[in-house]
Parts: sequence; C-alpha cells; structure tokens
Amino acid sequence: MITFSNIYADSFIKSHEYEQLKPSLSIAHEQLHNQTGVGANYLGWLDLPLDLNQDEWEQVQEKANEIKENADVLIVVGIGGSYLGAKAIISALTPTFKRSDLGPEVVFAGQHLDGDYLNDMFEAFQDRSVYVNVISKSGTTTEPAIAFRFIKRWMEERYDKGASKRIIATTDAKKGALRELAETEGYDTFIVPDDVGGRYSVLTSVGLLPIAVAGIDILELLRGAEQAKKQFDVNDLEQNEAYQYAAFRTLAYKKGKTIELLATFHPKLHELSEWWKQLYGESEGKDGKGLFPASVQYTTDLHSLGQYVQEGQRTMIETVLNIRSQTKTLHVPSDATDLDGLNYLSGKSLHDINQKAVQGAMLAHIDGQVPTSLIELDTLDAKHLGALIYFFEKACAMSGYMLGVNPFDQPGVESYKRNMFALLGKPGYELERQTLEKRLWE
Ligand SMILES: O=P(O)(O)OC[C@H]1O[C@](O)(CO)[C@@H](O)[C@@H]1O
Repeated sequence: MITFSNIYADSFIKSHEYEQLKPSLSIAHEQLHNQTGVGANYLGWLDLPLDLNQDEWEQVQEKANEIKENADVLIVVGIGGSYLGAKAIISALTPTFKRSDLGPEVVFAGQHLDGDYLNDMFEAFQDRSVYVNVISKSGTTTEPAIAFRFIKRWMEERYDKGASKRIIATTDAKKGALRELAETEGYDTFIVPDDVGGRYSVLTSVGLLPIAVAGIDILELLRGAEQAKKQFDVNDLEQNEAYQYAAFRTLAYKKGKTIELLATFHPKLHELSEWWKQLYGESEGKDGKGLFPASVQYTTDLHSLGQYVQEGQRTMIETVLNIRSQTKTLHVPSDATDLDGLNYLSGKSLHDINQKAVQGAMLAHIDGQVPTSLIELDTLDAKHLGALIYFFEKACAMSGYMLGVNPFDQPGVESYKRNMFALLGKPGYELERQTLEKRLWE
C-alpha cells in the first residue's frame, strides 16, 4: 500500500551506516512502545487507529450528516494541528473546483490574523447556510480565539438563538476557555484526547468531523491507519518502511544535511505537505537541532526552485511523495497539424507523462548530489491517506527520539506569543512591553 525506497541515495548513505543505526532505532522503538521516552504522556496517537470506539465514530458521523443536510458551508476555526490535517485530507480527496451538489464546502479560518480574509468570508457566505466547528485543544490560542469572537458575533446576528445549534466546539474534555464557553452557550462538543498533541490529532474528532462533512469515508481512513499500524509497528528495519524513512533522514542529518524537501507532483497533495511541515517542524526543530522541513510542488516549482535544488548549496535531501496510479486521467489527443510538435505524446495519459517527470526530476537531482528517497502510494484514496498519516507520524516520532529531542512538545512557539501579548498590552506583560518597545524602530 505504501512503500519507501532509498536506493537512489545509496551512494550517499551506505548500507553499513543503516546497519550501525539499528541499535538507536531499536532503543527509540522500545521507548515509544514501552512509554519510557520523553513526552510519553503524548503517545495516544499510537493507538488511535484501533481505539476510536464505535460510539465516538457514530457521533462524529451523525453530526457530520446533520451538517451535510443543513449547511452550504462549514467554517472550521483552528490553527496548526487543529486544522492542517483536515485541510490536507479534504484537499487530497475532494474535487479541486468545488461543485455545489457535492455537499457543504469546508473552509478554514483562525489560521492567521488577517482581517481582509474574515471580511471576504462574511461577504461570500452572507446568503448561505453556515455551520461552524471551532477547534482548539488549549482553548487559548490567540488566532482562532479572535477569529471565533468575530464569527460567533456574525452567526448570532444571522441566526439569533439558533446560532448555538450551528456551532460545534472541539476541545479539551474538562478544562480551558473554549470548554467553558461551549458549556455556557450550549454548543455540542467533541473531545481532543489529553494524550494526543495537536499535530498528531488528525485521526481524532479534530480532523474526522470536518473530513466527514466533506463527504469522505472516515472509517476507510481509520482502516488505512490500522493497516499501517500493523506494518509500521514492527521493530525491524528491513521490514518496516517507516523506520527506513526515519533512518534515511536521520543519517542524512548526521552527515551534515540541514533541509528536507518534501516534493509532490500532485497539486492535491499540496496541503498534505503543509501538514507534514508542522509535524516535522514542531517535533524536531528544537535544542538547536533538526532538519528544516520545506516543501515543493512539482512540476510547477521545477520552473522556480528547481534551479536551486539542482545547483544551489548542497544542504538538502529530497523526499518524493508519489502516487503510482490514477483512476481518472486524461489522454493526449492527436492533432492533424501537429504544429505544437506534441503528436509523439498522442494517446499517452497525463498521469504517465507526470510519472516521467517524477523519474526525470529524481535522476537529475541525484546527479546534482541531492540524496533523494521515494515514498509511494498505490492510489489516492481515504485508506491510503490514513496509512500515510500513520507512516509519517511514526517515522517522525522515531526520528525525534533518535535525534535526542522531545518530539511531542513545542516550547519555541511560545516566544512570539509572549512578545505579541506584551506589544498588544495584555495585562501581566507590562515589563516585557517596555523592554520590547525600546527595541522597536520608530
Ligand atoms: O489546538 P490549539 O490548542 O489551539 O493549538 C493549535 C496549535 O498551536 C500550537 O500549540 C502551537 O502554538 C500547535 O502545536 C497546535 O497545533
């Protein structure tokens, strides 16, 4: 279902190096599965594919059905792990150009602080039936909290007391500002489990509700993850392709590479790259360590960043994420005049042409001394994406442990927040405000 190959990088990383990494991999595996490593309170994601009970799944699906019946639009309010997973799966599995007969459109808010975006949204959806899913595990994240204040007011102006029936909160089971607000307002709620961090939460109701509203089969997604769990929980480098990926990137880092580029050739995977960047960036980028996770979307970016990848500083590795087969594809028509010189491609599918671009780019980048690996899905569907989520999460946790960091915290994210609160004049930040303002230019 999912395969990983590092054969294209074997001149850069030799087989004895993988051999020598095996003890570290085994230790990381034991730490994860025996819950003896750092951050062991946040390992709930390891069992999500098996744990989601029938009741919970049915409640999510039932609420999704209600929204599908009554709404034209679902606004999902959240940032980071509270929206990236759902956005990734929905973009991958629904048509790029939305058709109104395909159920509610799922859109996102609260992922930045731009007022134009909210204004545009209110204008666009003024005459459409709207539901809102506000998602915040902590309940205190500034961007979604501010966006939700605006959206809540707008919903109340439109639906009066009926607004509370159209707003669903996904948050902590017991504590936090959003939990309190939801209880006061009488919103329906879903729970973010205590032991699952935001960036590992796509297979909880955080991701599953918006994904189900978009018409995607969430059971298939979970089945895919369950199958992946069997495959990627095996403590054996030869058998476990998630561990091979973790080993590849770990060894590349040890040999001085500082950037990992995730390259896709399918625009529908663009948002999945965004999800991947948060997963790896927040999990590994700490204590002065970690590969910087960046992404490119080919072939588009072969005409911009491709130049750098081919000939710029040799600091990166590339991980190509490819889809082997496409069910619906177009075939190049033949043309009597052949003025564009493309008749040599007549009858070929666009997918096959894209695959030649994958091969051509990989070989070129290998020649350009970029160690390149390949992750492949047989096809793009809910089951494969469920498996891919588990593959990346498992490889990320393993890489983090081998790197010697806590892959489940994100202390660095707090620094900008403290400064922003101080500069905004939040009570309690008076001293910091003075110091910061002195440092600012007039
Ligand atoms: O769901 P919350 O608590 O609003 O957090 C959203 C995101 O913010 C972060 O905590 C970083 O600020 C991420 O780790 C998380 O995914």
